Amino acid sequence: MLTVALAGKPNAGKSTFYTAATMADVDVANYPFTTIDANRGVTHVRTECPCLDRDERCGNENCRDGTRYVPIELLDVAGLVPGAHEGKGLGNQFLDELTNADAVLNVVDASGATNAEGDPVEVGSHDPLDDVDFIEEEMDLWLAGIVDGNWEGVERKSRAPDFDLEAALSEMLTGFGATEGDVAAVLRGLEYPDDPKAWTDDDREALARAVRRRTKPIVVVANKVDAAPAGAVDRIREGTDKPVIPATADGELALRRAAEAGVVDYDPGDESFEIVGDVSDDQRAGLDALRGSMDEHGGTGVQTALNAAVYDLLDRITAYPVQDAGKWTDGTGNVLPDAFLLPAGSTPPDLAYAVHSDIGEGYLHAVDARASRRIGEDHELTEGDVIKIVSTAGP
Ligand SMILES: Nc1nc2c(ncn2[C@@H]2O[C@H](COP(=O)(O)OP(=O)(O)OP(=O)(O)O)[C@@H](O)[C@H]2O)c(=O)[nH]1
Repeated sequence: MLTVALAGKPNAGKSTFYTAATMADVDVANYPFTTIDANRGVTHVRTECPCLDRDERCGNENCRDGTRYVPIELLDVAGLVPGAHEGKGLGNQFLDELTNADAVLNVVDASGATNAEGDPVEVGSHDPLDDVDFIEEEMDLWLAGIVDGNWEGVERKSRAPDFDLEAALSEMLTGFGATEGDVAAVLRGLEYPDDPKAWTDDDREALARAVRRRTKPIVVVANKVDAAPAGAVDRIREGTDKPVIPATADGELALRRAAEAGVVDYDPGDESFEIVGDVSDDQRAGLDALRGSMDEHGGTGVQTALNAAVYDLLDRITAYPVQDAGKWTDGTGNVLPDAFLLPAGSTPPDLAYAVHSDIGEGYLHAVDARASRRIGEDHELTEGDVIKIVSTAGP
């Protein structure tokens, strides 16, 4: 499963975001909710379910009236402070948790009401742009430390006659989520000596920064937008080249709780909500204020941030394997039972391997269920494709 990690300084709102995003919505997620451990849970990206193109909605537990929620893993990394890569505030330990992340949501306090250590200060007195930069810097220097620590091993390998720098670096960085392709692409963009012994600290740092940028892309979540001074989000956008998503994690949590209690009609990622139950005057005032913020920013931003990480930064598409190309079902009649988030450009054999390595190895051909026609193994899948895979290993 894809893993997205929440990182940020203390008090930025990571735990609130995490709690909201991993909350099992009774309406949407009527299935066993998996908490992997205290800070690792399941959340979803939101997309259109292919069943919208059929007469009836599919009724899948992850489909809400044609809105499909596709599971991903969410990791809540405890607050990082400047100097974390040197171990400040247990930072090394926390940074190590990012090893498995495919993308990072850098949660910043857009209201500027907490300083670099996360202590409360007057609203607007801390520049959120500092927080955007420091998380990236800590991640880069953390990886640089790992590269430094492993360099002797690379030097040792370089004595072998068949030494291959690209292969040695790929081996070192594979645990960090870098493929050989990533390492090759990064090396193409760098200037460096052929002999690892001639590499300087700067060479290693440049490698670490480039690998980090490629393998842990960052979305900036401008949180607490409900309490932020006017123009705060624009200022953050002007100061960074990363996508910036205005958000109110608090607001999302309130809405999910209210939806669970049956007092509002809200699905994660909706741009607004409706009050459908009894609420006190105080609650109504709070919800009205939240509605104002959502109207301004197109929702609470929690779902938008998750979707931005997966569909924009990681460039994924959703593909739906089925066994019956006519009914779009699996062997037991479930309609559109599974959804896979594949890299854009994936082909039917890639989907087969994602389903199971045996299915991939026994791949024979595929059928585009929507068009009812066979597709070649080089055919590029697109968002929402429903595909029947025929495999010697298949049922
Ligand atoms: N106004 C406002 N406050 C928020 C929002 N999200 C979180 N907060 C508040 O910010 C404070 C810190 O939130 P947490 O979620 O505990 O922050 P954290 O980043 O997990 O902090 P650490 O666990 O210390 O790393 C809490 O009082 C939250 O209620 C928001 O969208 N708007």
